[in-house]
Amino acid sequence: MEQGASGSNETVIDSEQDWRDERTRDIVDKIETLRQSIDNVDMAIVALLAERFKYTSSVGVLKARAGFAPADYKREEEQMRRLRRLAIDAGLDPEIAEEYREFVVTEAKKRHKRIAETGEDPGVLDIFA
Ligand SMILES: C=C(O[C@@H]1C=C(C(=O)O)C=C[C@H]1O)C(=O)O
Repeated sequence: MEQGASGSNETVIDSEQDWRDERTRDIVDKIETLRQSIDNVDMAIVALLAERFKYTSSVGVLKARAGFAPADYKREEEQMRRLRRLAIDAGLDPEIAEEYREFVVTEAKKRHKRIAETGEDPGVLDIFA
């Protein structure tokens, strides 16, 4: 964990506190504005993840119907190359895009397996099951 200037591992920053000087208060205000943007981005990401898992679950239902295996490594390879390129173009570390891809694809395949075993679409509310 990062160490703050005071040597502590954590600084809780909220508006309740009485920040000691004007410069610190100004910094805290800026952090709070940035945190609102971070919260907005998180909200969009969660909505988009829910949408992605709906699509992958639908693929899982169709794969189960056709007797196809959960994984398609050729598709995964293409996605990896595409996402790394998109990340670079967007100024994002491609390793982050790769970790994201690994996480969602692994979860999607777990759902495909469950759909094939139980014959049920687990739905988006079941992502962590
Ligand atoms: C959703 C699919 O199944 C799996 C999950 C993938 C994904 O989450 O994007 C991609 C490839 C497959 O390993 C698919 O084949 O399209």
